[in-house]
Amino acid sequence: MELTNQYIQETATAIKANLIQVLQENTVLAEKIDYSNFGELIKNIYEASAIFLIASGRSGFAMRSVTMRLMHLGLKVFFVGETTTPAIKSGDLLWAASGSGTTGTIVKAAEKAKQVGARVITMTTNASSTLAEIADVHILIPAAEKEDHNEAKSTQYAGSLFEQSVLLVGDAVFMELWKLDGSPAEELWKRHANIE
Ligand SMILES: O=P(O)(O)OC[C@H]1O[C@](O)(CO)[C@@H](O)[C@@H]1O
Repeated sequence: MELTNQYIQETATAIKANLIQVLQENTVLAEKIDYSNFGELIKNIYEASAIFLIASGRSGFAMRSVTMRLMHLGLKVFFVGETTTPAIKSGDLLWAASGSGTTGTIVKAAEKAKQVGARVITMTTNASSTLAEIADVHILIPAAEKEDHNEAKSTQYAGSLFEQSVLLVGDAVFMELWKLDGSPAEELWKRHANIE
């Protein structure tokens, strides 16, 4: 496709419209999420000896961001797959996100966590997926799964809406945990990496 001067001039409007579409899809999704199990998520985070987060691909980038925020709160937290992440054990929590709920590494991680007696909380788009069924607690995020091309759910490519929601839900959970913690932002910031 040739990029005409007219197209270049109209691009700003098009990108703005796309961004508004992305934000609207997230607003619609926010009304549809099953919030009933968030109390359990907070309780399990509070009670866990250590918290392990896992997700793959773009969902993984979002979960890494959530891991950082839990670190800012002073929690003992690890992202699964980093070379320094230790063994999960009884009394720990695995918090897993997978749009499809079938990604092999995440299902295996959840099985391992259950096997050692850790708690498992999952976020998926499908309550009957393998991952949702392994979970002690499942949070349904009814976004489009990456191979679901139903435009009524999302006009964005693949699992983008789910991947965005992982970050947004994670930030919403962090805000609640921070409120409970009560420390000022300056205190949390002292924990932020001073070599980066
Ligand atoms: O969220 P799922 O279904 O576990 O998929 C994991 C990831 O796989 C990808 O399709 C490719 O990395 C990402 O878009 C997605 O976040």
